[in-house]
Amino acid sequence: MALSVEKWVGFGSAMAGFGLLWSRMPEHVHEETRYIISSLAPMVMSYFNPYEQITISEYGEERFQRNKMFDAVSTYLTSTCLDGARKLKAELRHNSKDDPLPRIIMDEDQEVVDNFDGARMWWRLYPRSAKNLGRTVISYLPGDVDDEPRRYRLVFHKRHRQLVLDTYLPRVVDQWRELIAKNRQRTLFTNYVVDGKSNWSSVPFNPPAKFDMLAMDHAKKTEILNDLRSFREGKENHSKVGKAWKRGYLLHGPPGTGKSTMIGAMANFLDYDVYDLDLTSVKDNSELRKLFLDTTDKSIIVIEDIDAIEVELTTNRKDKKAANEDGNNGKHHVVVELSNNTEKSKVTLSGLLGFVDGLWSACGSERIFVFTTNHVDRLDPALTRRGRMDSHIELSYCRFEAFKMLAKTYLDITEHSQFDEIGRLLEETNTTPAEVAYNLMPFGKRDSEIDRLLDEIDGASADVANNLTRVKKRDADNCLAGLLETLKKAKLEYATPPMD
Ligand SMILES: Nc1ncnc2c1ncn2[C@@H]1O[C@H](COP(=O)(O)OP(=O)(O)OP(=O)(O)O)[C@@H](O)[C@H]1O
Repeated sequence: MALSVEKWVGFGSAMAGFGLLWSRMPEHVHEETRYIISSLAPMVMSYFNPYEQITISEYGEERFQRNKMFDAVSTYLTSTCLDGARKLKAELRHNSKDDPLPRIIMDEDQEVVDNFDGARMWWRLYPRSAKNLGRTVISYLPGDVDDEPRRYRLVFHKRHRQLVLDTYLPRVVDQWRELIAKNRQRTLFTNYVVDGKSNWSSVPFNPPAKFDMLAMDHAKKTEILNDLRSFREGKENHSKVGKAWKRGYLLHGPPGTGKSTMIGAMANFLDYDVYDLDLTSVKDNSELRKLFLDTTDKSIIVIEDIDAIEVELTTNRKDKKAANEDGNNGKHHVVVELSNNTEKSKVTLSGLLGFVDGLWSACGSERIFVFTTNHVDRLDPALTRRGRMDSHIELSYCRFEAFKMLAKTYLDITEHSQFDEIGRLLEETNTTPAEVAYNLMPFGKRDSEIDRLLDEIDGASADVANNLTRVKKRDADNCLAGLLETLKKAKLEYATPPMD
């Protein structure tokens, strides 16, 4: 008797359903009879059915964490078995400029066959079960079956069981790893709310910032780079001392001193993805947990302007007493007001800290947490204490050394007759690197003129090269003259006492 895979799966389900019905027989049927019949059905089914199956769900049993095996299978099937598929889906990636071809993937309810080492593997992608369809669903799984996530089902002959477990599935994972290493595109994730639930959305991320462009104290920069390098290579050191492989940085300093730029430089240096977490869109601690668990390894999780989030410390100074009375032992709770102000979120500071250095921080590895603030003094000490944030990095106003770095980056010069005066004024005013950089920015006219000259220079005429030097010098003179004006104005404002 030769039955197709689908028929066997159908037969199996029928037998299992039969077993379930028997197991739900009324009380008056003899207990022993019910037990025998309900346990017999699966045995009969497995005796006759030569096929076995493995289900790979998009989320783990607890629905907390994305199942990476699901991603591995998606990638593997897309790269290996699409030829036999009739229902496909096309997606154009966000970075379609770099990758102009649509990505073709398998559609839901499509079956494909993979031949591996003489064994046939049947794969099918089942859609997420729709909610509230008004139908009765009988399931052997605990939990809300209406909410069953998407899943792949692999069916194979039972004589290939060892091949599937020992060789085939590991190969699916290896191939997935190779492909993501090859096509790696750094990604920036941000959280958003749909139907009241938070999710991550992503865009390709190619921050232009590099550490050598960052205008800041040289020794401090070297220290940060060494710190990041030893973190990246520190897997064994962390496990030796029983520490989760993660690190927390607090970047603080006035607006425009390069905090966001530094995050971009960190992502470039480490080749990590960035998760930009907007706490005001997170409903409560359990949503925060889901978002954290959906982040991948080798990533930087950023909470920007943590002081500016509308937080209300329910156990701040005045409420601490009340909290102690209700048995909280003074634990801090940050309550984040949602933007519509009608609903109070229950994201607590202790919930947040649980991911930074509590139990949950051990889930996943190679993660960096970065908090940024313009007002370090306003932060709750629970957040800033040493050990919690491994490193506090202050980004500050632009002084002469930082200015020279910016002049090199923007104007390609290392000296100029105006440097001394600019240096003096920078010491006397609090000018941000952002303001200095703005004054050194090339303008459209200058760009096109230099581009034209650069094109012509291929002809290697000495005149063109001289012209290029002349135009660059003229632009440097103009930019530095503009910067001097700005600094002189700033000095006047700085020196003028505020009016009563
Ligand atoms: N230290 C720096 N080195 C080089 N460029 C800088 C530096 N600081 C600022 N800039 C320039 O200024 C722009 C704005 O800086 P950035 O957004 O990084 O500042 P920030 O400290 O994050 O500001 P905010 O607190 O307002 O978010 C950057 O795009 C960059 O061009």
